[in-house]
Amino acid sequence: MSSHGEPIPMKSSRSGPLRGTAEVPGDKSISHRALILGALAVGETTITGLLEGQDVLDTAAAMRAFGAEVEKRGETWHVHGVGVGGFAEPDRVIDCGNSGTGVRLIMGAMATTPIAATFTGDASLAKRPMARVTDPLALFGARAYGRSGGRLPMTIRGAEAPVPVRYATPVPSAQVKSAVLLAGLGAPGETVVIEREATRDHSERMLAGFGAQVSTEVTDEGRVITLVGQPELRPQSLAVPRDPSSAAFPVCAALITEGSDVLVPNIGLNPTRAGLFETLREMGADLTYENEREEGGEPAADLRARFSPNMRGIEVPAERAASMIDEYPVLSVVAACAEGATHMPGVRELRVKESDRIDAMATGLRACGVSVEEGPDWWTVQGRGPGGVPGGAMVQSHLDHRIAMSFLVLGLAARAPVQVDDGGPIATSFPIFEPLMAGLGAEIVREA
Ligand SMILES: O=C(O)C1=C[C@@H](OP(=O)(O)O)[C@@H](O)[C@H](O)C1
Ligand SMILES: C=C(OP(=O)(O)O)C(=O)O
Repeated sequence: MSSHGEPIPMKSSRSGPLRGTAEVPGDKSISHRALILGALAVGETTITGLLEGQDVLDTAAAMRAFGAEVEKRGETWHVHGVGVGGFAEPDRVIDCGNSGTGVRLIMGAMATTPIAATFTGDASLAKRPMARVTDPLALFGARAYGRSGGRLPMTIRGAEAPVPVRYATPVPSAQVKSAVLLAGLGAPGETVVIEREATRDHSERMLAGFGAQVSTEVTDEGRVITLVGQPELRPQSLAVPRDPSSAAFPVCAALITEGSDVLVPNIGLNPTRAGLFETLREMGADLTYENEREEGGEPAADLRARFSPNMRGIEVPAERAASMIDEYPVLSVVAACAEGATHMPGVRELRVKESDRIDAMATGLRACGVSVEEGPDWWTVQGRGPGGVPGGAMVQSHLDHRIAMSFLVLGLAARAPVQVDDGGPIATSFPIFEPLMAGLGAEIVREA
């Protein structure tokens, strides 16, 4: 089942050259944060380029349920915020659909206000671990009542008298870091989060933009992020950059499809997000950065990807994992089309995403004739060389947009078509995936 409806079976077939320009939508991580911080500011924040994927629309609905006004007029989203501590108690269950980012950040944002809220999500989200967020939120004085194993549905009762927290994240997770920082907004004094490995830093950057005092120090313990609580957040005018995690799909499709030459303009290259592109270049991809510049304080460039018949497998450094965590599924597709083995260590977190992404990709790749070995926190894909993947299988997407899109990309270069049981979840992060890929000449169709 797709997250919001009947399953949508899809199929992709070997394509002629992909050519043209791929204008991918706004960044999902930044879009969630823009809505949540807009709702916590005093006055009206405007947002352009917001991703209108279901994950983000669910966060917009949640912000309304907490009392913010959120509406789209023309091409601009307007968020009338209620201020830190101003959230109202929702009179209905908050349904975050398929979105780990949505539910975890919103739990953090309400955890230091004395209100209760009940959260739920789809069958995928209901399997994902929430204790990683509710454990640190308990230190602020919030209480969580959920299903066994810390799963949704779950009610959070926000702290009556929040205290600030010092917390070292036990897993590399920007969602956990962000939940603690958002909760810290409502506590008096300094809240400190320590992360051993750098994860995406959009929350820190955006909090500073909204006028919070937030600083990051790199120490022997890792990155120490300090936030001063109870600020008055100033509304902002935000332009959301395009999503490098969505750009990954047309880029990788072009690299493996004979004769391709695709331009993906204006992609954010924040170093905490750009690990995939570095990895592809190390594999020998013909991937260039054109027109490099700064956009809204972030490095950005136009990406140009051409068919790359000489790619070779590599060992992807474990310390790079956080900067490309959502891109391993599509990297494994490129690895299948390269020569030699690609080894991907240090990726235990892939097992707790929308699906167990190592298992989902390994199973589907094997069905398509590719050898994959795996352990608890690593996997290795044996490349079949350009044009060498047999394909010809029906694979399951497990309610996971990135699994669905990755296998549809594989089908463009495989010898026989690849079918995906349900492409519905693609709408959570990349609602224009099908027309965008069709515009490049890709053979991706819905099946009756
Ligand atoms: O903070 C964010 O916006 C995200 C953090 C990552 O999750 P984790 O925090 O679980 O690593 C990533 O996988 C997700 O797509 C978006
Ligand atoms: C892991 C992802 O999202 P989330 O955790 O927000 O569901 C993703 O988009 O790949």
